Amino acid sequence: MAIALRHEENLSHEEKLTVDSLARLIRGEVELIWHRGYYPAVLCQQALPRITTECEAAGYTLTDDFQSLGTSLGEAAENTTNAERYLATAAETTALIRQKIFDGQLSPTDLLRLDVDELWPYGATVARYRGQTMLPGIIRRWPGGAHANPHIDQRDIPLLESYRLTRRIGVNVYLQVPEPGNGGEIDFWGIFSSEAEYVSRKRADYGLDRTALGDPHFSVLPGQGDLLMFDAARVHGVRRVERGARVTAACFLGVRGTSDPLVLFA
Ligand SMILES: O=C(O)CCC(=O)C(=O)O
Ligand SMILES: [Fe+2]
Repeated sequence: MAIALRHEENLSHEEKLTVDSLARLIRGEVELIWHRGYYPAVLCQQALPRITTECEAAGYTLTDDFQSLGTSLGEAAENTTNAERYLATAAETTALIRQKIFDGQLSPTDLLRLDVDELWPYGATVARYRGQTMLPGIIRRWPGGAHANPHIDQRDIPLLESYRLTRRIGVNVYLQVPEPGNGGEIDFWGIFSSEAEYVSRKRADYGLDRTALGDPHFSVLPGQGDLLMFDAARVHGVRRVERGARVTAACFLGVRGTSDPLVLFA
């Protein structure tokens, strides 16, 4: 069955992460922040071989569609075993990313966390669940042939319940992207105003059927080092990588009230 979501011709976007653009994204006044060259290309290049090695060794259980370094909150939301693994492995994933992958250089999600803590008037901190630190950042890799189904990232899940989030902002820093014309774009469709309706449309594995959504409303092929931030209630998916590979460092910003600290998690 076709899924009708309100179609906007162009998503409004800001080109730099600043006090103002962050506040506008948080308030829902702008759709995207697309900040080119946020993370230095030379640091992306240094990390890539180590990411490939670690991703090939890691087991990701939610899907074979792409690889992931660390158990994500999306995976944790599937069942209680995953949720326990998520909390139990967060610290070791962070140490792996910080020490082994970025080798003492500031990782993209650590840099982002410092920036948003300083830019948002009420600060930003890693999310906690019953006193346990959640994962502040994750690395994902799409080898040739990989994609991600269109989906939203839900706020209404047990691990986030105590925060009563009003918005969940997706954050990605692109460490590697395919050459133009070889896929790997992030495609956007409309916003789901009800998570319950989204859940009723979900596939058995994860996300939605691309064919039920029709053509994307908007699509972005980021460059190496680019930062992209968007409301994760907007349906988004990764177009199949035809050639080359795609690597991201990702996290989310959880928004509560307009004068509360942000929480970060992945
Ligand atoms: O890798 C991307 O471009 C988007 C990944 C994603 O689904 C997200 O950040 O929520
Ligand atoms: Fe997502």
